[in-house]
Amino acid sequence: MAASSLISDSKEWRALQDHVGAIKQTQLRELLEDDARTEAMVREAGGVYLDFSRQNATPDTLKLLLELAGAAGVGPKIQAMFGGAHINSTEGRAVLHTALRAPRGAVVEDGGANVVPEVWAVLDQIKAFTERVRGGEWVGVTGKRLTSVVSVGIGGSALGPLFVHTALSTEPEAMAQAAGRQLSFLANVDPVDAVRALRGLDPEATLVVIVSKTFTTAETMLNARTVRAWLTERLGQAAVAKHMVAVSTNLKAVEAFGIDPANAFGFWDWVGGRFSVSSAVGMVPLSLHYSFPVMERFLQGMHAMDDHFRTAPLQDNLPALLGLLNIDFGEPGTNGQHSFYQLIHQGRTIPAEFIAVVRSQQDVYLGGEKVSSHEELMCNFFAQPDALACGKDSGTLRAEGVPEHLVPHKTFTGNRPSLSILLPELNAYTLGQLLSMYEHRVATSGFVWGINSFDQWGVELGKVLANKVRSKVQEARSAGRQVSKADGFNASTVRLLNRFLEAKTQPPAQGKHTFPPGLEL
Ligand SMILES: O=P(O)(O)OC[C@H]1O[C@H](O)[C@H](O)[C@@H](O)[C@@H]1O
Repeated sequence: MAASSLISDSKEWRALQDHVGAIKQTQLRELLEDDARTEAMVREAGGVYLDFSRQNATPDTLKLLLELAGAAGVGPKIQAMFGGAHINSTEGRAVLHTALRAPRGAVVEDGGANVVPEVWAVLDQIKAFTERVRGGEWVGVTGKRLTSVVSVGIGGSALGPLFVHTALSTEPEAMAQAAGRQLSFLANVDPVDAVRALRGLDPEATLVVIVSKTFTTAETMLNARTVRAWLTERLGQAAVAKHMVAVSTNLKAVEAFGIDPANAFGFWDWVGGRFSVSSAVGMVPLSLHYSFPVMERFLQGMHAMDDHFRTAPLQDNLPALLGLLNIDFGEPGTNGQHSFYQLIHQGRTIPAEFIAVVRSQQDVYLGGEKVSSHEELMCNFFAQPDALACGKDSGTLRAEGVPEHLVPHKTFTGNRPSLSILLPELNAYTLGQLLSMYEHRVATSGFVWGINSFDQWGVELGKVLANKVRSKVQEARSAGRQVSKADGFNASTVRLLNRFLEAKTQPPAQGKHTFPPGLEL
């Protein structure tokens, strides 16, 4: 296929479209009776078990999808990504987040230079710094140990680390390493979030990590100034040197903010914000909390999945298969079952994904119960995909002895696709595998559709528009006037802005700030 043409114009795409009619004739309930088909739709790599037999697909579909991947050049695009080609074409950059977890001796080149030694220089710096803080060698200005960490950052500079934090917070070894420590994240610019992140913390024992690839993101910089004021008004200006460190690619801006560049951890423009969890973005706050060795295992898990993505043939390649098969939709535990599952059972077809572990981080087995609490959760992991796939009519349910009040009035037709992923357990290593698998899955979908998964012009436009709103709000308020269409807003925004400005009868006094209850001096 020519590079410039759309994948939807290819004969492989049309072949898939022609195949849709045949798939519409199938019922998952019947497809699941075919053992050979199920066997053909299960894969395993590095202990990660992927079952996509509940997809509206047959081995023929898989063959057609793989032909589509071939036509879209997925294989060569994977190699180009790992090889440091500038596949982020709109920004003229390489896409090398995989180099962030490459082993020390590996060679990954960007523009002819091996980036791995730089990666490890920063990792060594992170290890040394986090060990000093955790060991009580690096203390706050009043001599107290820094046992609380607040990570200030947004988007890719918060979500990945927060996800890892949530997943590891109950894992026995990580938990033991985090004993006596606290980690919180401040992302949103809503002042309520600053209160939530700082409330109850002792500034003398708090270390703040400002995480921003660009060090210009408006929300993060305002939150950084807020937290700096919270620290310095209690501990004096000297607190910045001991209580604030930064993670950024823009070390000049870090210095201009007042943080010593010696206390900054760098990364590179070949790491997209949304792919930055394995850079200092995640490694600094999470190593402070869980220790560097735990987080190193996270990197090793990611690397194992990277290697699989790079080397496995597409028909056995977990992230590539996920990228060819559909979309993410989810919620932890059985929470979804008690909220939006009704929608996926009865509404428009939404492909769902179920991810579970064989061994729970924290199982509970109450005496007299039939199964342990984790097994109870797992019963749902096994049952819901079949309920979605196979459905059941009310007659059969009655015949099976289901109490009348639980028998639905309607027949559930089923035929709702899902896929199931089973991991041996959730620890730093397997979490790394899982995250890397999803990173590469997104890349694969982008490779097929011809979408650059590594730039973000829509988001950038939103940031530009927010800057305009900020300056017009300030201008209108200081001139005591309303905003108007002459300010460059449409009628809806003019009305919304004026309503907001009129309701805020007391603009904040210039040059003065107040901390809300709970954070006041
Ligand atoms: O890390 P920063 O430069 O502060 O950017 C924070 C976030 O900004 C945008 O929303 C991007 O879409 C994200 O990818 C990025 O992570």
